[in-house]
Amino acid sequence: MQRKFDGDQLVLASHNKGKLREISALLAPFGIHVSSAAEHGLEEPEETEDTFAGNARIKAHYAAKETGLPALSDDSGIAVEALNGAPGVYTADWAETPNGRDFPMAMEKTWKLLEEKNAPFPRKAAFVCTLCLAWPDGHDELFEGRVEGQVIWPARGEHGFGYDPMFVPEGFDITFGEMDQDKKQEMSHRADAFAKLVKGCFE
Ligand SMILES: O=P(O)(O)OP(=O)(O)OP(=O)(O)OC[C@H]1O[C@@H](n2cnc3c(O)ncnc32)[C@H](O)[C@@H]1O
Ligand SMILES: [Mg+2]
Repeated sequence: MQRKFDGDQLVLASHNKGKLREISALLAPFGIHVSSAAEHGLEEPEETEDTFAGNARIKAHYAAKETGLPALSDDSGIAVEALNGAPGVYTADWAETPNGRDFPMAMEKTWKLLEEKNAPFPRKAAFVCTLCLAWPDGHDELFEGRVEGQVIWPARGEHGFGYDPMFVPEGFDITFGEMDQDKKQEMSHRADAFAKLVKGCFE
């Protein structure tokens, strides 16, 4: 059977350096020439949907249409159980300030809300990721990944990006910010979604 992805070029439809690093490493074994949205001079489309899949679609289809190449996007975030899944699709928005994104501030805000609610411990959370592979002809494939864990405070660790320093995956006592990044790549929400993408499109 012919595999669904039969090209040799892919645009990564993301402007997030942490994601670009992780997804490029995951793609490395497949011998695909990878370029980024920034290299193509693409703008960041507005993420107007209220689901990960909806926003992943917006980003991938925009990049595929603009470049004429298949494009892979990632829409992700952290869902905290006691906050009814917030910040969820609004994970990046919670970090927005007039001077750019401030993740220490966003993590502290998340923790303060849990304190105000007197939420029980462990304060369960999951990182979730939807990958969208879209082609210039307008068709696409979606893959969802997830990793369960809890949020902790104070945040710990200098590795990774975003909310990594406050997330402890299930079965561990260190945060994604403290974890060796090869280890995060084995077990993250992004790695989980990517494994499904490989099965669905690269095999
Ligand atoms: O939309 P693009 O350009 O891809 O980049 P973005 O940073 O805006 O990405 P999202 O809109 O998907 O928002 C995802 C948010 O969730 C956070 N996030 C996602 N995956 C993460 C991970 O593996 N570790 C830490 N934080 C993560 C990330 O920091 C963002 O604030
Ligand atoms: Mg975004």
